Amino acid sequence: MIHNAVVLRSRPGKNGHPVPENFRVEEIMTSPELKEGQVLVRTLFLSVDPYMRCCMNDDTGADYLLPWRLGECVDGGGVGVVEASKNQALSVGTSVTSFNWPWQTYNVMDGSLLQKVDPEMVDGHLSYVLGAVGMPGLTAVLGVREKGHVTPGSHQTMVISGAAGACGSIAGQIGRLDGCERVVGICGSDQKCQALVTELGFTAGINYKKGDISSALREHCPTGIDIYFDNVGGPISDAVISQMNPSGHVILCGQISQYNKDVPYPPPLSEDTQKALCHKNITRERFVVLNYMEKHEEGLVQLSRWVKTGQIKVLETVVNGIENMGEAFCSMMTGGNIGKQVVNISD
Ligand SMILES: NC(=O)C1=CN([C@@H]2O[C@H](COP(=O)(O)OP(=O)(O)OC[C@H]3O[C@@H](n4cnc5c(N)ncnc54)[C@H](OP(=O)(O)O)[C@@H]3O)[C@@H](O)[C@H]2O)C=CC1
Ligand SMILES: CCCCCC(=O)/C=C/[C@H]1[C@H](O)CC(=O)[C@@H]1CCCCCCC(=O)O
Repeated sequence: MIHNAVVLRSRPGKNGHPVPENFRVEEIMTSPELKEGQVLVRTLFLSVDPYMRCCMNDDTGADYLLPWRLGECVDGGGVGVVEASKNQALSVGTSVTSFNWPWQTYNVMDGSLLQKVDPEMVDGHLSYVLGAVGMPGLTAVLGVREKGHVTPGSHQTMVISGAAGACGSIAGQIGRLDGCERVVGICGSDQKCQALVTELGFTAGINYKKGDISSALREHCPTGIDIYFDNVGGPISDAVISQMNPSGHVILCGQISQYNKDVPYPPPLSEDTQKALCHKNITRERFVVLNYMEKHEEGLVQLSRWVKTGQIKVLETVVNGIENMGEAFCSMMTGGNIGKQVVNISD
């Protein structure tokens, strides 16, 4: 059968910004003949995520990430449905997911590399498997709970950068559910700030592209900052850390503002920020969701419950068509998304 695949055409280059032209869609031919254990899956949704920027480099800068190879089909989080099966555990019609889903409209895959999805868990929204009830949701809940030290009743203020994105939008809601008194999000537009407050229940939103972040933080965090869920790094994080209270906690989740720079992960901190962390005895521990595999199942059950009961609201930005994967990825890297960015490949 003939179907479509997205391959990496070129790398952004040293300190380069990704462009949709770094990707190319090709027609490929796959034999519909399945070997024992294999399944034919039709792709429903594909995920675009910030770590993929690192996979576009020759050297990803992180030991757990392999570089994508030029001219080859790229992969990431995906969800789809089994259309033909020679695997006893996966019957036709089963919904399945994987972290390593090739960017193709159809895939012949070894069934043992796929995880079954219960559509009930995601209230029928299979795209949530890539977002709120998937890796980004787990990053939020485990990041907050493993590294945040939220103590109900102690009047804590949590700040989240990248707050309107996949991880940030969920992390802020969990901060509120777990008992923070104030939850303040930093993001890149007034529309996003408004969504944080009116739809997601944040205390306030700060648009870092407008005005002075430091004075906005002073206004919205009058008792200082106790917990910082850091998705972006760079000058935004310098400004937040400078207003943190002694013995506070930085959850080092990601540093997207530095991903187009040729530096290892995590990127180096400014001298002032290093001093602030040290003098105020602030912890800043690296958090990687893949290091907590044993807590994923329980985390997904919790996220599913929150989503189904409406305690957590899910925001998504959906683009249609495999030919728009590169566009969707570049848009997400420059703030075009609100909530999780996914691409709908087929219905
Ligand atoms: N540690 C872990 O295990 C994991 C870490 N992560 C990390 O979490 C972070 C968020 O990921 P995810 O939720 O998937 O992505 P998002 O949905 O948040 O999308 C990325 C967002 O980053 C913001 N952004 C882009 N460039 C900049 C910049 N220069 N300065 C400030 N903000 C910027 C944009 O929003 P805006 O409009 O606000 O600029 C954009 O929407 C990333 O750093 C990612 O690497 C993700 C998953 C797992
Ligand atoms: C190098 C910068 C990475 C910054 C942090 C980040 O975004 C991490 C994301 C990973 C998260 O821990 C869970 C994931 O799914 C993300 C990457 C997973 C990649 C697995 C790919 C394994 C492989 O190399 O085949």
